[in-house]
This record gives sequence, C-alpha cells and structure tokens, in this order.
Amino acid sequence: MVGDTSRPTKGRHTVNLRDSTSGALSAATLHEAAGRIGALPSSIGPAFAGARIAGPAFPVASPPGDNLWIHRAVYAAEPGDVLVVDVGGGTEFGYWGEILSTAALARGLAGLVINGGVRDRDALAELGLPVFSAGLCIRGTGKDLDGAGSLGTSVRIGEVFVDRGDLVAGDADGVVVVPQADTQAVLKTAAEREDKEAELMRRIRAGERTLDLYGWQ
Ligand SMILES: O=C([O-])CC(=O)C(=O)O
Ligand SMILES: [Mg+2]
Repeated sequence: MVGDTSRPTKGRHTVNLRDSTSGALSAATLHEAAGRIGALPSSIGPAFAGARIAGPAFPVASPPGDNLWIHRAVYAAEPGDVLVVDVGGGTEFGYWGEILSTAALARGLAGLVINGGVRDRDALAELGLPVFSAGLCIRGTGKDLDGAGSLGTSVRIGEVFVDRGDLVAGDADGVVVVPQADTQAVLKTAAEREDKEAELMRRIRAGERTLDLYGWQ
C-alpha cells in the first residue's frame, strides 16, 4: 500500500496519497483510477520487502552499464523527488547500492525507480529508502565522464512516458506513474474506489456473492 500514514517509510519525505486516515491507496488502485494507464513493466518491483514509494518524478536517462548520471541526478533532484531512471536496456548491472541510497537519504529524496539492476539489498532494506528495480545484479557500472545522459527530461519506461512532476507510486505489486495534470482527479477517484471495495468486501464476508454484487449471472 502507498501513503499509509500509519506505516511511514524511513525516508524523510513521503507523500500521503489520501486526505483521510482511513486507509491507503495502492499502486493497482491508482492505475485503475487513472483509466488503466501508467503501469510500469511488471519486471520492476521492490528491491526489498515492504518498500513503498510515492512522490513526484525526476526522470533520468543513463547510458547502459554506467551510473555517473545517476550520481549527478542525486544532486540535481529536489528533496521529495523520486528518481525514475531509464538505463536504455542495460539491465544486467547494479546501478545503485548502499552508497547511493545513503546519498539520496542525505539529500531527502523519496526513492528510486530504475529499469535496471541494483545491489546491496540487505543494506538497502536497512537504510529504508524505497528502491524499485528490474532485479538485483552484482555487476558494477562504469563512470564515463563523457557518457550521454539527461536529467529532468522525459524518459520512457516500457510503454509509459514519465515527465518531471508526474506522480510515481509503488508498493509490493509494482509501480504506476500518473500524469501530473491528472493527479488530483485520480487520487479522488482512487479513494472512492477503495471505499467502494471496502464495502463490497464487508458484504462478501457477510455472505453475499461477487456474482450478485456485480450483477454477473
Ligand atoms: O557503483 C556505484 O556507484 C553504486 C554502488 O555500488 C553503491 O551505490 O553502493
Ligand atoms: Mg557499492
């Protein structure tokens, strides 16, 4: 679940995705409420159990197998931002580890989403900064001073274009990106959907059938 105020992450900046304290909005609910858009590839998931992320996107393009632009991004992003990193298909590298999580925490960043690998899982869990990756990989990266990359300009992850300021939300199920212009409306729809589903589950526990509740005979 995302933004559950009763279970804050260790990061200094979290985004509360719901005004009331009655619940939290999951990545799947936000995806549904947004009109089934924004789901990042299912290969991208939490690097350690319990990681939950929410915040505005800071897109980063990195050359495959190199992480110098990611080090630069840690110092270019604003506190509260989520780094969303496209590594251009170079999945078999560990672009991020305990050093970068420590640096990101020192800068007050909200976390990392990357379509490549990360390493130091146990240390990342201990540090608590939410990290979502396409896997774990011990292979180290280069630091080419002349490598081609970008900071803060749109990247594409799977089928999803990610612009600076879009809402990024992730939990055990995966990561969704909601366009900034739609965020308020999507949060409202998502909260209504969660309330409706809570009522449905209450009625199911009381003995009603899903088929009857939805009118599917
Ligand atoms: O090579 C790097 O910069 C990534 C890394 O291992 C770390 O952050 O600990
Ligand atoms: Mg390291």
